[in-house]
This record gives sequence, C-alpha cells and structure tokens, in this order.
Amino acid sequence: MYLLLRNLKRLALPSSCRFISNYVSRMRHLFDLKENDEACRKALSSGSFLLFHSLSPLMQKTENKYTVPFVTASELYRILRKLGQKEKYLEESVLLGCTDSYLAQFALDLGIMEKAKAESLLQGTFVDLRKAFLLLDGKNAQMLSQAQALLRWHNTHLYCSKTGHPMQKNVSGSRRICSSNGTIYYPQMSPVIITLVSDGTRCLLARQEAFPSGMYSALAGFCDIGETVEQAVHREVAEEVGLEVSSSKYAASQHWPFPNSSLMIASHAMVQPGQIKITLNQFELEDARWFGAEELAEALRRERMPSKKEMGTIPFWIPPPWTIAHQLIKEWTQQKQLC
Ligand SMILES: NC(=O)C1=CN([C@@H]2O[C@H](COP(=O)(O)OP(=O)(O)OC[C@H]3O[C@@H](n4cnc5c(N)ncnc54)[C@H](OP(=O)(O)O)[C@@H]3O)[C@@H](O)[C@H]2O)C=CC1
Ligand SMILES: [Mg+2]
Repeated sequence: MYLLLRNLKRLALPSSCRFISNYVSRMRHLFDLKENDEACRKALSSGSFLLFHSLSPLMQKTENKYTVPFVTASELYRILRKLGQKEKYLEESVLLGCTDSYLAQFALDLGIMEKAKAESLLQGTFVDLRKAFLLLDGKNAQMLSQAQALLRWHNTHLYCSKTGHPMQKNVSGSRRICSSNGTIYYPQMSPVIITLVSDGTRCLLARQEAFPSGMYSALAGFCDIGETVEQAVHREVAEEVGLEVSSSKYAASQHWPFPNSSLMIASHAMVQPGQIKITLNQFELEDARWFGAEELAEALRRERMPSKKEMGTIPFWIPPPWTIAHQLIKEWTQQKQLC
C-alpha cells in the first residue's frame, strides 16, 4: 500500500481527481512494478505464479474441467527447494498483471528442472499451449497467451543483436538491457490482420493444412513493413484467394501467441461487386469456401471442438468462442439473421 500511495503521489494526479477507480490505481501500481526493480522484487515474495515447462503451461484437471492454477510464492519456494533450486530462481519470472487487491501475478518457466518431478510436486501436467487452448475458456487463454509470449521473448533474446553481449532482464521482464552498451530492448508483437470477407450474402472461410481436421477460419496474414492495416487486408485477400475487397471495417483485436507473438487486428471486409470466384493460393491454403448464415449459425451452436468420433459426422467446425475468428463469424451471422 505504501508503494501504491508513493506511486500515486509521484504520478501527480490532478487535484480534481478525488476518486481513483480500482482500475486506474491497479494500472499505476503495475507501472511502478515495471519501472522499479526493488518494488517488483518485493512483489515477487507475495505474488502468485502461472507455471510453465519449456513454454508448456501447467494444467490441473478436476472432474471434467481443466484449470490453470496460480501457485503462491510460499508454495513455489517449497517446490523450488524440492527441485534443488535456489529461491533466487523466482527472479526469472515475468510480471503479468495484478488482482483487484493488488496481488502481483507472474509467470515462471521451470524448463531447467526435471519435468516429471515438477508435475508430481505440482499435481498437474504441462500441456502444449495449442492443446491447452482447445481445453480452456477465454479468460485463462488470454493470460496464458500473454505469459507464454513474454517467456518466449526473454528466452530468445539472451544476447544483444548489436554487440553480441549477454542481456539482463529487469525484474518485471518489461525489458532487457545490453550488458555492454546499455541498449534497451522491449518485448515485440507482430501485427497480423484477420478478416471475414463477405459478398453480401455469404462469407468466406478457409483452412490451412496445419489446422486441426475439419476446422475453417477467417483469412489471416502478417502485415508487411510499411503497410497500413487496410493495405494488408487488401493484399492478403488477393494473395490467398484471388479476390479484391472494396472496403474493410475494424472490428476488434486480440493477442495471439503463435507462432511467436502477434497482435491480431480483426475486420469485416466486402469483396468488389461480382467478385466471387475463389482462386486458391495452394502454398498457403488447403481449401477456401463461401458459407451461408444458416450453416454458420449451426457451427456457432456447437460450443466446443468436436471429439475424434464426431469429427467425421459434422461438415466443418470453427475456432473456439474466445478466438477473434469466432467473434467475427458470430457478428456476421447475427447481422445476417437480423436482416
Ligand atoms: N486468433 C484467431 O482467431 C486466429 C489466429 N490466426 C493466426 O494468425 C497468424 C497468421 O496467419 P497466417 O495465415 O499463418 O499468416 P500468413 O498468411 O502471413 O502466412 C504465414 C507465413 O508468412 C510468413 N511470415 C511473414 N511474416 C512473418 C512473421 N512476422 N512471423 C511469422 N511468419 C511470417 C511465414 O512464412 P515461412 O513459414 O515460409 O517463413 C508464414 O508461414 C497465425 O499465427 C495464426 O495462428 C489465424 C486464424 C485465426
Ligand atoms: Mg494466411
């Protein structure tokens, strides 16, 4: 609380600001933890932790539900000791956020420790993130996405790309600093567009060979350097399905941890009148088709990924409800059914 008050003072809130919302004070608390190594070190000793092993998150199964547990600092100290690690290892953690009561939340990768022993001590399993995503609801998935992306970035930025010298992370993990010339590096995300193309009555979904069997999604692609989001939508649709869009409208965004760390920027797009013939780019896609509102409404009603048994009995399925692709499909279908 002292740190919080000190920080609020430092940020010089306007005198008219008598009431500060919980959200504002939490964001300022997090700002302090990111900037101030000592404050963050202190928060580590009372924080809670999402655990990973080689970038696979720890999951626990109770009855038929999968959860991602937060482990308390005292529990983690006990487990680290049993795994032969020093308490100092906690400083390998990265800061994710904080609860309504200012309890700091971190992620830590136990990859240098024996996996089976860690699983047994933690009474859980480290699950590949793509698989974990299919088993979880949105809130957990968003935090895992952030955590894995941040851990991966630190894991792949050990050396300064200018001097070749080792880099050190600050305590929160909001940056890395070159030990030789002090250059600062910040975690990066790649902008990716995702767009649901419509011809007015139907919309276009596609699948890549690497997608799970039967899954179709909206068109997506990385933005090129120098491009605007609108230009990236225009180009990707042309590249992937040979169509030209006449307009696109921003819908929402989502962080996505694959293949590294992407900011998915979602839009609805319209093809130019008369442009309906798909010419598939077979380097990128396995199939692309136009879908009607009714068949999409049916796909939206299937709330979970089909089991292996069901796979052959349904025509296609779409990404889980918390993905931005699902959100685009839902918005479009609802709008069509209202017409
Ligand atoms: N959240 C959601 O609802 C959805 C998310 N997505 C995500 O969108 C992302 C992009 O879609 P995708 O169709 O694959 O993209 P693209 O159509 O841009 O094709 C991917 C290819 O582009 C190349 N590429 C160019 N820039 C980059 C970069 N910065 N990082 C990695 N590869 C790059 C790679 O080629 P090479 O491999 O030859 O190097 C890669 O295979 C994927 O990560 C996918 O998971 C997709 C659909 C739904
Ligand atoms: Mg693509």
